[in-house]
Amino acid sequence: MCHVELKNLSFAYSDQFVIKNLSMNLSGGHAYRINGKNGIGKTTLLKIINRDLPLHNGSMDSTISREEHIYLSDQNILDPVLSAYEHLDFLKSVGYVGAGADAEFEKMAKEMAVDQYLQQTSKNLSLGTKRKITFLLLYLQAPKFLILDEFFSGIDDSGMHIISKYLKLFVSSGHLLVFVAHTDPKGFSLDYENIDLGERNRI
Ligand SMILES: Nc1ncnc2c1ncn2[C@@H]1O[C@H](COP(=O)(O)OP(=O)(O)OP(=O)(O)O)[C@@H](O)[C@H]1O
Repeated sequence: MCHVELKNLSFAYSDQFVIKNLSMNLSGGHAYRINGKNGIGKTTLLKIINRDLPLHNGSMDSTISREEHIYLSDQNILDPVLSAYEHLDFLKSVGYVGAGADAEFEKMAKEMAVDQYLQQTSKNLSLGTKRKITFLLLYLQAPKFLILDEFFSGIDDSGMHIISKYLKLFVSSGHLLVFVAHTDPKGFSLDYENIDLGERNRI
């Protein structure tokens, strides 16, 4: 089972500490929601866990390799001039998804009611449609660790219902999900553990 352990973690931007002496254990087969007020350090923590920012003190032990992580924020990562199918073709060409992923992709797209948009360039798609297609493209890459930072805003209730179905499957397969969401995503039916950063991270 995968596992990430943070021990006495500290991180500062210049000389301003954002995270100090933070310890936590994250285990595969579980979903964790990181909570706390604006500016407390949620995104910073997720970037450290994703190894995009260094630790300034403390340690992080993980059984999950960086290639098995997927980090999604509220920033669009789709190429504006490519369609969903062209993104899928690219992922197949570099071996990030299997050659036979089309059927699963189309099945999931239909469930999320975005199947009619798969041939359109992404710059013409709505925010929620882009988020759903992004989720499909990343889910098909079979990550072991999903880190979602405010990714759910803009997705409608029925889309969230389907996404939570896939996230449940993901977690029940022993994988690890960590997310930040300011508002309770409607239609989200996944069990998760709350981690209050304000309580644990007393700077
Ligand atoms: N690149 C940066 N350089 C300097 N300071 C930064 C940088 N990024 C974030 N900060 C500061 O670090 C603190 C924590 O920011 P962070 O984005 O992690 O908070 P957050 O809890 O995710 O906030 P929010 O809920 O508003 O998204 C804030 O005071 C922020 O201004």
